[in-house]
Amino acid sequence: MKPSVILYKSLPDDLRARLDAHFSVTEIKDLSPESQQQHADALAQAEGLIGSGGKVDGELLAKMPKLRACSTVSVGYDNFDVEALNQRHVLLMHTPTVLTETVADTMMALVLSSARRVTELDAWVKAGQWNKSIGPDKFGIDVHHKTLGILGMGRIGMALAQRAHLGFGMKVLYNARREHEEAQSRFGAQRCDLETLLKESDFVCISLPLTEQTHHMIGAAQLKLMKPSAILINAGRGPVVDEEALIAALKAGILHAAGLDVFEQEPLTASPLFSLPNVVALPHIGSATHETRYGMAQDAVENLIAALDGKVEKNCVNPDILK
Ligand SMILES: NC(=O)C1=CN([C@@H]2O[C@H](COP(=O)(O)OP(=O)(O)OC[C@H]3O[C@@H](n4cnc5c(N)ncnc54)[C@H](OP(=O)(O)O)[C@@H]3O)[C@@H](O)[C@H]2O)C=CC1
Ligand SMILES: O=CC(=O)O
Repeated sequence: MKPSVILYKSLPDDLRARLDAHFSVTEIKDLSPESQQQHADALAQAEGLIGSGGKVDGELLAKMPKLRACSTVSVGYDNFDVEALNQRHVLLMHTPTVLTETVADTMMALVLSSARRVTELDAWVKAGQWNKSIGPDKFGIDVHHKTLGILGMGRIGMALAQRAHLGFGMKVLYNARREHEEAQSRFGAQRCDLETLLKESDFVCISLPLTEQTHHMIGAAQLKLMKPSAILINAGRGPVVDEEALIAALKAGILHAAGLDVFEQEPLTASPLFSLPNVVALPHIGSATHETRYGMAQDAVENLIAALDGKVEKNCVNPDILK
């Protein structure tokens, strides 16, 4: 008999067929309490869980006594209680690598659009306000040859450093828990403490995961250290930045602009950020291209098959539980 799995995200037809070939699949809308109640029997039988978004915590695990593996269609896994999974010996699989370059492209797009006021001026032109040559009040600031600071020199940080240094001739600073030799040798990236990075960067770019240590790592005190001409880019996770402090800093001119792909609350339908012209706001599209989202879904399906077949070789968050 095929193992039962719960799918809580729709998949392209060919990937769904691959999942069906290996498993008996119950597709549910999401992991909300209503869905959990409605599909209690399927949850109780499931050995695998695949999808994205929604909390996977001890409460859900208690409803899934047969669960052996979770596969998230994302690289970030802050919505999973890894400790609770470890206690139950449930594998957690994710999708690093496949999305790295696309997310770095998104971050560079945020750097360029916030520095050159692309979205603000696009709206201005489309509102029919371009009736004479523009003056300095519409000028932006240069990106090339400036200093770009990266918080989190992991896979995405490295891909951003490559674009910034080799593409735009930028000086790269970074802050991470350990030294990244390759970033230094390939992109001349200099490791520094958070304070130095904030004081010296023209662009502060966040590609950090959300953890207890990174929660509100950037608050009012850190924003004050930034140059008034500096721009903050966040494509890591919203709660890494204290959003209320960011709004206050932008309103007070403590920093020049912000480019945000992630927010403390998502989806976000109303925010003081929306009325600030110097904010570029995106709906968490870091990896959202057709090619990359397909690749992520494909990796997630293969990850679940490998995990439930006992053939895990990569993409596992908690491989130690196999020892
Ligand atoms: N906006 C979007 O759509 C997307 C957002 N993301 C976000 O980007 C994050 C990063 O992805 P990825 O680059 O693949 O992950 P990696 O694990 O490769 O990189 C994470 C980096 O963060 C650093 N880091 C972690 N904790 C700390 C800390 N307390 N202080 C300083 N540095 C720290 C790590 O440091 P060290 O090297 O020292 O270990 C590492 O360099 C994801 O976790 C996710 O939240 C990812 C994809 C899409
Ligand atoms: O935010 C997206 C991810 O893959 O993590």
